[in-house]
Amino acid sequence: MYKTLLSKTPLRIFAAATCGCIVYQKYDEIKQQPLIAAGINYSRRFYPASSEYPDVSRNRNIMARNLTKDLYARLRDRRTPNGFTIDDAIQTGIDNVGTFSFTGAVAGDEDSYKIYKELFDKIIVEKHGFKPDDTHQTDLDASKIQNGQFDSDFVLSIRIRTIRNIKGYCLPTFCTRGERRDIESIIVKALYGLENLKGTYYALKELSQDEETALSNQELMMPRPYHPIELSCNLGRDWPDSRGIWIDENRTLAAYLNRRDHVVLAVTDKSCDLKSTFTKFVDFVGNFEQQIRAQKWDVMCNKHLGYITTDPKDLGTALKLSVRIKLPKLSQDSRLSALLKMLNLSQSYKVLGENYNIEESADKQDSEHPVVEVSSKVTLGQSEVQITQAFIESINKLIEAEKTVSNGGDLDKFLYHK
Ligand SMILES: Nc1ncnc2c1ncn2[C@@H]1O[C@H](COP(=O)(O)OP(=O)(O)OP(=O)(O)O)[C@@H](O)[C@H]1O
Repeated sequence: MYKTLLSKTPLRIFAAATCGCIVYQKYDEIKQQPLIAAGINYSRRFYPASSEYPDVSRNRNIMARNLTKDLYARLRDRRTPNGFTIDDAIQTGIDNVGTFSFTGAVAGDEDSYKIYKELFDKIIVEKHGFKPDDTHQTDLDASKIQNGQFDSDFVLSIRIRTIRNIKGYCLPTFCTRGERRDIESIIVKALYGLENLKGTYYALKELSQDEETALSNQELMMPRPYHPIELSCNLGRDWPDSRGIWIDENRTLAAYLNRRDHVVLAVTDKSCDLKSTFTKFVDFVGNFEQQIRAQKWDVMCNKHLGYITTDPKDLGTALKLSVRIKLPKLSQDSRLSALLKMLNLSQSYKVLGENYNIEESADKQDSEHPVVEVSSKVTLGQSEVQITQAFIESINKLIEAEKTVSNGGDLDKFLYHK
């Protein structure tokens, strides 16, 4: 018996292994054709799209609500010229259930929005109400802004930020270390070349503990990505390599490098004059873009989607306006969220608490009156000027509502009769 076994087992094993290999090889050869044709030498087991379809049945985010097996199958074997896949794009929305308004997908490069248009268009329609054949307008003419002066009894400070990405490079979700270092040097050179503006660049990896504490105390520090939503799309890789903050000598203008996008440009002003803050913002952004073009680079932008950003939530203008505003009554009212929604403002407001204090504007403060940080919501389909003008009107209405409630008036009447 032993003799028989010894003589046959190796033969059987050999035969089974050979057949298995042939079967497996044939399966592989057939299934890998599209990849080989695309110049990708892929030696891993390759499964059909139906086997790789993610389980997003319990996820609430926009990507998850729009992804179907057929759509996934159509996009699964595509690659952008840089090699970014649909699986790379949607991983964050698979790993994170998210809220109803969380986009659940990111771009890895400018081409992502073209190659995976079928999915991104659905996300963009749901997030922005912006259709695939709509066009986006850019308008940064600050002279068009009207009535930008807020009531100084309420508004303590204004922040305006936008995003710019350098054309030809992958976005932070997908760039290599070398690309990220190149991007840093292009942007830092542009910032040091700004006309009539002087500032300092702080590379995060070179920051001392004291400098980090000082920047945090001045609310200028760039936090390390820590949220699972950020980590699932690779934003924490190599941190803090090539990350840094540029701040102008007046501590009003700042640029944040290589976090979610190549650069975030922000103006933070302890003022209640939005027109003047918007003017500073426009000058800063225009000056920056000029310096990028002077190096023969350009920013990612097109007629359909405006400025290209990693997260589709920021597309278009990538603009976010926010004010810190005293709302003693409304901040304690559960209807504030509904009011913000009605005013087309972001519902994720931040109550900074009764002891909130900004140096220099302490004279305007009343420690019994909590300060709320309220921001704009629209980025795409309206120009920067239109968004800013609408924001002014919304903040003025918010102030009016606060006054109404403080004087014993009814917020419901305000809410339901605009
Ligand atoms: N009006 C304001 N005055 C002073 N600081 C502000 C004001 N608005 C926002 N900030 C602060 O600026 C910082 C960045 O703001 P935020 O968290 O909104 O991030 P963002 O990068 O602009 O946007 P997001 O991460 O939501 O896409 C936060 O510390 C916030 O508290």
